[in-house]
Amino acid sequence: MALAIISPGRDVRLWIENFKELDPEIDIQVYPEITDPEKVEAVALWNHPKGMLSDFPNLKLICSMGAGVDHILSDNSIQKDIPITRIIDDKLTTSMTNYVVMGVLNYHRQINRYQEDQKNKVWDMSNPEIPVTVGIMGVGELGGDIAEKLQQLRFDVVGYGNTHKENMKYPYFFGDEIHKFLSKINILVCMLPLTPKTEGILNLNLFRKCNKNTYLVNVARGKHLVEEDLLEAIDEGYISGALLDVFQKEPLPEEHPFWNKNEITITPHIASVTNPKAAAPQIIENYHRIKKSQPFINQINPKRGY
Ligand SMILES: NC(=O)c1ccc[n+]([C@@H]2O[C@H](COP(=O)([O-])OP(=O)(O)OC[C@H]3O[C@@H](n4cnc5c(N)ncnc54)[C@H](O)[C@@H]3O)[C@@H](O)[C@H]2O)c1
Ligand SMILES: O=C(O)[C@H](O)COP(=O)(O)O
Repeated sequence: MALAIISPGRDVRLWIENFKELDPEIDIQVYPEITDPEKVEAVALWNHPKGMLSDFPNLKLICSMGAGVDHILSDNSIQKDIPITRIIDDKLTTSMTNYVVMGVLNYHRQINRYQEDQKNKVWDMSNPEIPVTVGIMGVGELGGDIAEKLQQLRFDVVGYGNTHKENMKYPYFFGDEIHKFLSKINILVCMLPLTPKTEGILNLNLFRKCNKNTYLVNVARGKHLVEEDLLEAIDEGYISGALLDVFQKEPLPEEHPFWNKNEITITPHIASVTNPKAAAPQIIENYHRIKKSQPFINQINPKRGY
């Protein structure tokens, strides 16, 4: 029995170290040096080469090394009955919440304006705060925590999801109520999983339903955003600017218009990077559950796509 790590281009030494600390006997095989594919019963994946899982005839478990599973489900060759798990972890959640809170505070307290003023030695005390109501699309593990922490900071929060939810601590809309949701907010945070239903959801049609000057924070996936539509929505005044951590193509190509757009702030997919020490125990626990035939933790529903 072996666990294969397939995460091309990333340094996986910390993952190996933590897996071995938790299970000193474990047989770990690391792509591309996988010597015994028939021994592999579980794989830990981050952006694996599509189609390669058919190399493992005894595969029983697929583990995402991050929160998202879109990188796995987009591989049409995977066997539909093999369980897929993902990472749910406090460190990942806190890191994401801190990033979004930073984006909201920077916008609310206009840090860009004061940086510009400082360059020009301008002392302007007028209108020091932009009033904000933050709308969060996708109030799951990450979006739910962002909402809670923003409320603790006394921000008004509105949630949007795809199912009815009871006892929400903030106004919540779902499904075709998107128009109502957008009408209440002036910061839009996308925290959705990437699925066939959410791909391209941040498009001109949606932006034109927003209040004028809505600020966008996209920390979910690049494919949620139709990038040319964002530029158009900024020109039309529906979107005042954006904080973007994820892009259609990563790394963002040098010639991309976002780099030189003053209204857009770019970070290189670092909003919340999985911490191997924090995430390894749940992968090892699931690996051991194969032998014990126990239900896996943090298993996703491939039909839903998250
Ligand atoms: N930028 C980063 O560094 C980074 C880090 C971690 C996660 N992510 C992204 O964040 C995503 C969300 O993570 P999570 O752990 O909160 O996921 P989650 O599954 O816990 O929550 C997703 C929420 O979105 C809702 N949802 C799904 N489809 C919807 C739809 N069509 N319309 C409205 N709501 C819908 C679900 O009901 C759920 O509440 C991940 O899938 C990943 O893509 C990005
Ligand atoms: O870099 C990572 O590990 C990821 O960004 C973490 O979460 P994700 O898998 O959902 O993006």
